[in-house]
Amino acid sequence: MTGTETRRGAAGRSFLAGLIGAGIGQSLTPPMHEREAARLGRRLVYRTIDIARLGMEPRSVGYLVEAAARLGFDGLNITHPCKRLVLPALDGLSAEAEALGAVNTVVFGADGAVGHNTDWSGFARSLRHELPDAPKDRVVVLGAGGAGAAVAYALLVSGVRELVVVDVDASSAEGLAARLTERFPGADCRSGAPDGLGRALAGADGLVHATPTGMAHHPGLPLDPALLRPSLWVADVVYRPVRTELLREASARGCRTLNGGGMAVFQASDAFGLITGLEPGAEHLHAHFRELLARE
Ligand SMILES: NC(=O)c1ccc[n+]([C@@H]2O[C@H](COP(=O)([O-])OP(=O)(O)OC[C@H]3O[C@@H](n4cnc5c(N)ncnc54)[C@H](O)[C@@H]3O)[C@@H](O)[C@H]2O)c1
Ligand SMILES: O=C(O)[C@]1(O)C[C@@H](O)[C@@H](O)[C@H](O)C1
Repeated sequence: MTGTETRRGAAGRSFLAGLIGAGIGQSLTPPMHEREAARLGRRLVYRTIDIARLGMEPRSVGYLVEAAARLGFDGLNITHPCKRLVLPALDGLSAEAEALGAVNTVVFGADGAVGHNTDWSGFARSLRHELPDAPKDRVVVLGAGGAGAAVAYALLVSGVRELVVVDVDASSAEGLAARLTERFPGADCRSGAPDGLGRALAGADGLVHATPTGMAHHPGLPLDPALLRPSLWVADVVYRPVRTELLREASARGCRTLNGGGMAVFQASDAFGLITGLEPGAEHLHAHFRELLARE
């Protein structure tokens, strides 16, 4: 997007957006969007549509997307457990959302409801922003769910040549490695079992953790910290808390680290641009994020 506002973001227009998912009451994405719109002198109302609180099944996301379009929403974010389930309700997909088979942003416009994925671009931007000079030839991704798939895609787009995906669920890791191999035939993408994590990490430049371990309601470490050596950079996608037990252990062992806050901010930044047609200021979104965290 350029500095010029598109028609979607034409002066005077206000915006209506929402987040559909389960257990999203504490999400910082709604206030990030609202604050950034206010900073730009615009009105944006962003609502959480929590299927758990509404007593709805995850598959009802299709019904909710259709209702949001009829009610005049400009766009939506979609989160766990609906990122894949939403696909049949959409009229089109960006190339990346199609490749990932997952959508976290829906834009309503002349082409109907179009799905995008800003999780992958959010992680790619965060990595570029915070670890621009880190070696990225060989990387291990721990967790082959929605976040792991987005991160793996971002890493391969960013030039990673060897990627190992590890998950307790072998079929998830194998499936993701196979899809990535098809999409990035020039790269070496493999799956690995958790008991082979030490071997995979021994030859790696970096590790990205993409399981829910370390979240406030799911504390702990996803691996034996003795596997972390100073030359390995360690990224976590978990951002509640921002400083996870894994990142604390990694820093203590001399590793460079990247927390999940950058991914959270940049996915919101990219979604905000798509939904409103306005150009967000990434540094301002970072500031909103820091202020919101400090309030807690
Ligand atoms: N920072 C961000 O912007 C951002 C964006 C999306 C998701 N997330 C976070 O990413 C995390 C994962 O979310 P998700 O949607 O991918 O979840 P998911 O349930 O889709 O996938 C999690 C995967 O991790 C695997 N797993 C669980 N424990 C494991 C372990 N100890 N070792 C190996 N594999 C293990 C599971 O089998 C599953 O495949 C959550 O904490 C979520 O909040 C952050
Ligand atoms: O911040 C959150 O709560 C999110 O749910 C995180 C991640 O799932 C994003 O893809 C969503 O857009 C927002």
